[in-house]
Amino acid sequence: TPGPGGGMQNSYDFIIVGGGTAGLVLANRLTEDNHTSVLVIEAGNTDLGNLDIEVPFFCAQATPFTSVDWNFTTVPQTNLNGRSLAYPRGFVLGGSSSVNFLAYTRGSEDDWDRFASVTGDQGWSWNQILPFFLRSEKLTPPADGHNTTGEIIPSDHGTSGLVGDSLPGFPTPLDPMVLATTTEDPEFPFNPDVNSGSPLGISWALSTIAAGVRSSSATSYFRPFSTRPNLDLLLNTQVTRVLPSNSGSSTPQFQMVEVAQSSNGPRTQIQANKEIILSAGAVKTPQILLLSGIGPAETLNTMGIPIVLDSPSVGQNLTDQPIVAQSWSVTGNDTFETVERDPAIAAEEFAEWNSTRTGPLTDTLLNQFGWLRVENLTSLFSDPASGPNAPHFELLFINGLILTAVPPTGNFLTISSADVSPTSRGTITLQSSDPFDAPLIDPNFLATDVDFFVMREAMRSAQKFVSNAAWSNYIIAPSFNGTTDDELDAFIRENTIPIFHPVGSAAMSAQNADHGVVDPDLTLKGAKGLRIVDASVFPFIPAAHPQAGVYALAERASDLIKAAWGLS
Ligand SMILES: Cc1cc2nc3c(=O)[nH]c(=O)nc-3n(C[C@H](O)[C@H](O)[C@H](O)COP(=O)(O)OP(=O)(O)OC[C@H]3O[C@@H](n4cnc5c(N)ncnc54)[C@H](O)[C@@H]3O)c2cc1C
Repeated sequence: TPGPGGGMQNSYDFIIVGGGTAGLVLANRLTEDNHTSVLVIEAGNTDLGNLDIEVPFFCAQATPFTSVDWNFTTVPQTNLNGRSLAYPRGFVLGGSSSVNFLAYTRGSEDDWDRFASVTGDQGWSWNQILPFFLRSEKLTPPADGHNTTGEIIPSDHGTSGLVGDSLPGFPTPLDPMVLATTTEDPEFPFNPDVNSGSPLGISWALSTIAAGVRSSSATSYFRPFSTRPNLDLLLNTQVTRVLPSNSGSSTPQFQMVEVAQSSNGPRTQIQANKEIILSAGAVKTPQILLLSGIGPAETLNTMGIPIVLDSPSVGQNLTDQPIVAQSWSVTGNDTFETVERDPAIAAEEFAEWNSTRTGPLTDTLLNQFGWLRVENLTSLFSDPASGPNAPHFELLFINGLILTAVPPTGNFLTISSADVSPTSRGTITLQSSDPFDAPLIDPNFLATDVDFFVMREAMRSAQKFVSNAAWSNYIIAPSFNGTTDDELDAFIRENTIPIFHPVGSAAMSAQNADHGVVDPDLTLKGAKGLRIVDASVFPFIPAAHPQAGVYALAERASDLIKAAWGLS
């Protein structure tokens, strides 16, 4: 689908591989300079006309195993009873921002200051990245227009950026109980805004929703600007590898991308006159690098892929957050189950969303969450978090059962517990040299004692949360009542799943570091002409849901690229 500028060109100034979260930020910013031509190549189809993408409450239906999912699964997880887990990634314009659960969190100032210290680039520090968060964000009123005083600190937010976000736009019965707990129990203090750089505490959840509809990189950064004559988009097309123009040279200069639409289909090459930018995400970016001969020599040799650049860190350092849900039966009947059992109520809710963009479907699955530290952890382990202002775990308060079949009777509360500063590291490797085969994805969850310790304590924290007086008339019984280490460990091994936040598989490091894939300016180490801009470059996982950080990363990257090429 070439833009109005005419047919596809044979060459562009910049070729962006992946029209996802980061890719479409770059597409927008680089084409602000009308002398610069950009091609975005996206493997998936358009995001238009898909209600599971548009309607915030339907987010859990968009994936896994749908037409807008890459439909990956992990390798069997050694520490989770050998289970293989669904590992959704957006296969659609907007990438994972089109299919994620919409939570907007920036992480702790300590996360970003750690990025700065490990890369030696103060540009990644909290103080210097904050303007990029603000530049990408447009804080909007919630769908019901309620007064949000006390639920957020508006001055901590951007109001003239592109990605819309808002506080919940429909109340749930949990709201007063969650808030009452913050006044009853000092372990769970209220935090007026988790996006201030200091996320610890319980707070209202901000989501990438504007006027009751999902705001993604496709709806915000791309669609309103898609008629720019210097921006072309190629959908339903995969980049199979990138190629240097000077093969055999010790410093490869990448200039060509090879594309195809099927494993046996014809290969076509398109030239980038200035840069190729990989924005294919933390799973596919390392796969493309490996297929291009950029990676650990040993892996490439095994696969029979000629080595273009020996880069041992490619596909290493994969980091994701494990999450486990506990549920309780409750006295109230205003929970997800009631709607799921009654198609008439579901139809009414949809009609309301469809006509006025109001009602329960304008929200995601949670109105509040908590970001907490395990008090005695540092007496037993060195701190896995980035600093004292960063959480070890997250609690998510959900008004019903999720990701599980609804039983015929009963109403439920779910509290999910996630280890948000994990120390386990996994890998992305190849299972074959066919770009249309999935890579081997091994998040290697819960491979360290401290990660198990945090998960156990995070489950205990959820149990403690609902033991407060605020819940005494609401909770009937827990679905799981284990409390000992052994009982909790068994439950964790059997029930933990990914939160779908992979990062780090093509990490940035300091300019002269002996590890890492890209320099702090996101250019590929040891090469020319190739930059990586997506979640794979984060050296550590922010103790957060990462999309806000990916938007900020891509905003800063666009400034770095514009400066490098003198663009306006
Ligand atoms: C189910 C789910 C729920 C999540 N919930 C949240 C949440 O609530 N809050 C939050 O902050 N984060 C959440 N995340 C994570 C967040 O969405 C991602 O971290 C972020 O969007 C990643 O951005 P990215 O640019 O790195 O990759 P992506 O947005 O995934 O973009 C990569 C793009 O590249 C394309 N691509 C890949 N390979 C090729 C190829 N070879 N050729 C052409 N195109 C290619 C893909 O199709 C995709 O469009 C969730 C993710 C998922 C999957």
